[in-house]
Amino acid sequence: MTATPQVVVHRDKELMAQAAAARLITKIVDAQAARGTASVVLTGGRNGNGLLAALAASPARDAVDWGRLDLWWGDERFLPAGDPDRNEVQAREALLERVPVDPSRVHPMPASDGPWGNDAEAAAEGYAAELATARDVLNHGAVPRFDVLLLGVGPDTHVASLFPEHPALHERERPVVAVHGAPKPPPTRITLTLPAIRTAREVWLLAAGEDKADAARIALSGPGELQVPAAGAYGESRTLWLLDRAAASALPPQLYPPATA
Ligand SMILES: O=C1O[C@H](COP(=O)(O)O)[C@@H](O)[C@H](O)[C@H]1O
Repeated sequence: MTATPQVVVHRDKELMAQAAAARLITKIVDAQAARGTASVVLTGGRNGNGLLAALAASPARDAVDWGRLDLWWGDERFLPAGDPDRNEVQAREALLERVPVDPSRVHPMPASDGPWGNDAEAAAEGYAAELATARDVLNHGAVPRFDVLLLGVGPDTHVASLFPEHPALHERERPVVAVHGAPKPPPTRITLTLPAIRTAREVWLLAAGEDKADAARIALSGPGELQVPAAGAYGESRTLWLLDRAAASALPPQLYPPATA
């Protein structure tokens, strides 16, 4: 496991989204070549959706075997099915309606009018059970072996629906929990926990814009994960911060690599 992040800075958020999409295509193609399938965890938010839209617009998207890709979500806003604020709905609009994914391999988190009704705890348990059906038996894991887990970083350093000082950050056993009283609407959410996130081979954190500059600086300065959730998000073999110049503008020089564009 590595907590040492790599930082890549792109000129602006559009180029960041395109470069991240190209990187993700390569990663999926490589995983499918090596293991037959690939497993990716999607994020909501502006940067996550920007990446998916860039992927949809890329001619290289046809290099992916969309029928051999498992898609999961890192968090969801606990709202009725079809609500435009659901991360799932936004991901479908940005990408999933435009590529031939296998619907049985697309695993959205439950909606508040789904099989568990408005009970977010039961919905979180239901999603954990769904993850368990595809779990990594060899590693005795509770979740599948994710190739890439995407996370948008909020201005307050939240990732997925793990907000600073919230009880979900104390979870050490369950891979999925309900969140109540989130400071960003809607207040009720479902999220993967940090231990589940950290089982991914690679974790990619996305941040663009000046309003993310302090979050990136603080998260990369080695703080505690209870105060700064993004600092606790890292992958088994790689942790990658993908930034635009505005989001990287407050980083100390030793963390700011030469611009890649
Ligand atoms: O509400 C959420 O916000 C974060 C970050 O969103 P952004 O628009 O500031 O990039 C996102 O990663 C998360 O999935 C989502 O539920």
